[in-house]
Parts: sequence; C-alpha cells; structure tokens
Amino acid sequence: MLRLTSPKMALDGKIAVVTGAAVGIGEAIARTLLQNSATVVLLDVNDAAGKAVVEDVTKQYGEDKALFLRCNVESEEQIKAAFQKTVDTFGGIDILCNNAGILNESEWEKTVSVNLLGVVRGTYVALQHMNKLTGGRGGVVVNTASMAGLGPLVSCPVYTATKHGVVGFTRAMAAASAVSGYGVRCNAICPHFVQTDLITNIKSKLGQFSHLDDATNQMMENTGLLTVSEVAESVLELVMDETKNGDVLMILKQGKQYITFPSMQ
Ligand SMILES: NC(=O)C1=CN([C@@H]2O[C@H](COP(=O)(O)OP(=O)(O)OC[C@H]3O[C@@H](n4cnc5c(N)ncnc54)[C@H](O)[C@@H]3O)[C@@H](O)[C@H]2O)C=CC1
Ligand SMILES: CC/C=C\C[C@H](O)C(=O)/C=C/C=C/C=C\C=C\[C@@H](O)C/C=C\CCC(=O)O
Repeated sequence: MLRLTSPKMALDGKIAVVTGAAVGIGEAIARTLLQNSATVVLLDVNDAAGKAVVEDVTKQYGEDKALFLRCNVESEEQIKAAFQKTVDTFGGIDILCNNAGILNESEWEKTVSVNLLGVVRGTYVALQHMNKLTGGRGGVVVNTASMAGLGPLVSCPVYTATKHGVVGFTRAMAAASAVSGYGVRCNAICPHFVQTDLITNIKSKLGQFSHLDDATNQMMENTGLLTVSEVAESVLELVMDETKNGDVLMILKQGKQYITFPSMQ
C-alpha cells in the first residue's frame, strides 16, 4: 500500500495541549504526540520541570514544536490565557489532553478542583476554540481518569469520586458534541497503577484513610505497575482513531479493554 505519509507523520500540522505535562503520564503523552509530529503546548504548575522537558524535546524536534506555559487548571483565567496563547502562537487547538491530577484525601476540595473541575474547565474553554459551530476545526479531547473511575479505591473516596466524575463527564460531553455537531470527540483513559510520583508516599496522601494504605499497596503489588509510555500509547490510540467518541479505555498491565456501560435507552 502506498503510504502518503510515514506513520510518524500522522499528527503533522496538529496542535495539542497537554495539562500536567511536566512529569509523569503527561510528560509521556507530550513526548508521544511530538514523536508523531504534533506540535505540543505543555501546561503545568511545575515551571522548572516543564521548561526542562521543552528544552529537551526542542533539541530533538526543532524550534516551535513545543512550548511550556505555566497554567494552574484550578484557574479558568489561566486556562483561558494559555489556550489563547496557544491559538495566537500556533493557529488553533486540535487535541486536548486533560491529564493534570493529584491524589490528596486531606485536601479533598483541592483534589476535586484539580481532578474534576480542571477537566471541565479545560474542556469548556477548549471548545470555544475547537467547536466547528463557533469557527473551530473540531478535534479530540482525551481525559485522564483512572481505574478509580470504574471501581472504588477504598483508601481514596474523593479521588474515586473525581475519577468517576471524569468518566461520566467525558461520556456525556461526547454525546452532547455528537448530537450538537461540534466535531469534537471526547474519550477517557482509565489506567491502573502507573510508576509516577503520584503513587509515591501513598500513606501521606490518604488523610483519614491512611490506615488503609496496606490494602492499596497490596493492590499495587498484585497488579504490577504500568509505565508512562504504555499509558501514552493508549492516549495516542484514542487521538488517532476517529471512530472513538465517548469511549473509555481501561489500561491494565495485562492489556487494554474498552469498557461497555449499561444502555440508557
Ligand atoms: N500514577 C497512577 O497510578 C495513575 C495516575 N492517574 C492520573 O494520571 C494523571 C497524571 O498523574 P501522574 O502522572 O501519575 O502524576 P504526577 O504527580 O507524576 O504528575 C502530575 C502532574 O500534574 C501537575 N499538576 C498538578 N496539579 C496541577 C494543577 N492544578 N494545574 C496544572 N498542573 C498540575 C503536576 O505538577 C505534575 O507535573 C492524573 O490525573 C492521575 O490522577 C490515573 C491512573 C493511574
Ligand atoms: C492510591 C491510588 C494510587 C494511584 C491512583 C491511580 O488512579 C490508580 O491506579 C487507581 C487504581 C484504582 C483502582 C481502584 C479500584 C479497582 C477496582 C478493580 O478491581 C475493579 C474496578 C473496575 C473493573 C472495571 C471492569 O472490569 O469493568
């Protein structure tokens, strides 16, 4: 078959925004999108790490392929400014990965603000630029949920609630977009445990449920840890497959599975 473009050129000309991109899963998502020729804007509150990633990838992919902007997803004002800077610099937004997230059962209101409200804020502001009905060119949003978006994580009730919310919001937003003709697909990933900073020192993050850290650590031991690259490849699958809208991809060490939900009809 004659390939018009190499596989690694698939996202050439596409502009992606990734939140929580300075380290961990977000960094891997940004790097994977760059490997496939997208231009990537990395948003995070960790300036030093974010700028270091951009400095590194610029050596590999050239100038003007990556940009770091400080942005706290708890602030609609900062999200609006970052997305406008993206559009002003690169001409639009085609891909949004709402990835930023924390785990803190003590500061549970902050956890809700970052993990769930941050995804809503990012999606709604991005739609102002991506929605075909308002001058956008369509695109795709991929939200980072978690296995805790599909089943209860006994030691993290609020984290579980935020991730269930991300799954529900994603599926409803996908349906609203399809019925309305926005041209924007919305999907979610639900990774199990991944080797990142988030799962270090778990006991210190469980607040009143710190006595349940053994159960969580046992789960991690039983399931094993995913790598950030394994997760990023799943995000790429949801970005590239234009048939995916409202899809929820569960990612386990032993493989990936699209989740089916009860019919609402
Ligand atoms: N590590 C794991 O086992 C799993 C993590 N997840 C989710 O994956 C996403 C990424 O987490 P990890 O890479 O594991 O964590 P991480 O802690 O390694 O990285 C999170 C990144 O998000 C940034 N961030 C935090 N709050 C922010 C805010 N208010 N605004 C902007 N950026 C902010 C941090 O500075 C950091 O760079 C999170 O949504 C998390 O809930 C989902 C399933 C498994
Ligand atoms: C301490 C938290 C560490 C990391 C957070 C991260 O988001 C993560 O990996 C969370 C994993 C949570 C797992 C929670 C419950 C798991 C339940 C499963 O055993 C069953 C749940 C869903 C099954 C879905 C299905 O098979 O249809």
